[in-house]
Amino acid sequence: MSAPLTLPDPSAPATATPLVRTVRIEEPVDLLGHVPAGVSGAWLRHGQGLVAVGRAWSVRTTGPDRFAAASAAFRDLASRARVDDEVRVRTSGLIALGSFSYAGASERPSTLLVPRALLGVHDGEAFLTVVGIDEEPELPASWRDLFPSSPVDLPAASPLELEADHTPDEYQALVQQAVDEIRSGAAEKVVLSERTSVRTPEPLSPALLLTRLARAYPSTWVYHLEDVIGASPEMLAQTEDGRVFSRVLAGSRPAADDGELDEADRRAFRADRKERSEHAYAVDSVVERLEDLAAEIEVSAEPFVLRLPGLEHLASDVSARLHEGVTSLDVAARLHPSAAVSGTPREQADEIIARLEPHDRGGYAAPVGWMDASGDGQWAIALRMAHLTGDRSAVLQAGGGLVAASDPVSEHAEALAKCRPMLRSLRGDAEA
Ligand SMILES: C=C(O[C@H]1C=CC=C(C(=O)O)[C@@H]1O)C(=O)O
Repeated sequence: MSAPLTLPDPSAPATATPLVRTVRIEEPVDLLGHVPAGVSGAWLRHGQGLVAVGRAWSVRTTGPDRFAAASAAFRDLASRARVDDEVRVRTSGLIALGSFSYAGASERPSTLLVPRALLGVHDGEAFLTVVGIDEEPELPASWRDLFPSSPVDLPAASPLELEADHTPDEYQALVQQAVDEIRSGAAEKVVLSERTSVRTPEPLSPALLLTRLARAYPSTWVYHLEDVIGASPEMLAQTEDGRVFSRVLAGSRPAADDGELDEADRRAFRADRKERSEHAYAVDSVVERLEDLAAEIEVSAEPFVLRLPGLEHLASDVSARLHEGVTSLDVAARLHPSAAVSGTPREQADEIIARLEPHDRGGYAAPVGWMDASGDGQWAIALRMAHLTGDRSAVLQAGGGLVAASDPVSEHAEALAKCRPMLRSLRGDAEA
């Protein structure tokens, strides 16, 4: 295995002292109306969260110890921080946004980044955080100077050009191969995914994509940092006041975009043996690994159905009391990759994935989120996402869990359905 590599931002020496100032914004702020064109990161849910501009400090890490190396660098920075925070809510003060890579062998570095400025809304309270490294951060005359209005949404332009890595037949053959390996005992569950390259007629605007995603999928965790952007329904590790929460999703079926659900249908979904086994592997993987870091683990008695536009998932909530000193990133590192995105057993599943998927997963299916100076934070799994690869190009990635009873045709349809949120936001229309 390669040694972990830590690449601090050259502009931030190891002795860098962050000077952080958070001030209250007295007027109500519509956060989604202030995602500026130059947004450097974001974390949004139910109209709240954080929008970032600029970069005060960052660390990039690679290798199997990428989480620990990034965590140590941020802890070191935070130990020198001088914070003047008049708001003192969960997301005020010194905050790092982060995006990790799926595999230790990935060429794509993982990043923790402290923005120059953050516009935040938490429980209806709005605030502005500014950060200087070794110098007092400058407060703008108005928060709007740093966070002008979001770009104006334009009507849908000409259609996107799409190209999947495989034809439908090829992808279904890969699914069949994974299912055959599962049936022969190589693994119990494997999560396979497909990439779709997209070319857009207009230059891509992360700000526009974020506001569209956050408006259309308000219950998901909408994220952006570096090259990743998306709307994840799955929370890997959220910590607060010594407790950890994780929402495990596995088992899916297509659903209507709106309208009432048929209760009988929903009961059948919850009772489906194949979906339940796929779900159970994911829950077990989280509970087993959480045992190293937490006590008093509680799991939803029965999976519930989480409804998203166009798709439903079986979901279980897991919560526990964290052992002293364990951070949100420690939990994310321990749980990643859960069997919702890799499989069971993990090593065998990851070996099959590396063999059947032609490309490095990059940031797909890896932790994305934020952390404060105490280590509390939220790390979602980067699903329903795209890698922004150029001015007019992005690569979408989505997949699904396979067990012995999986059917290649429906698995292919499921992977396509999971691309819809990104496709819709790229198109800027309701059709996908
Ligand atoms: C792997 C993905 O979804 C995971 C999360 C929810 C449901 C899943 C499933 O039913 O297969 C997957 O485990 C993806 O969105 O690319």
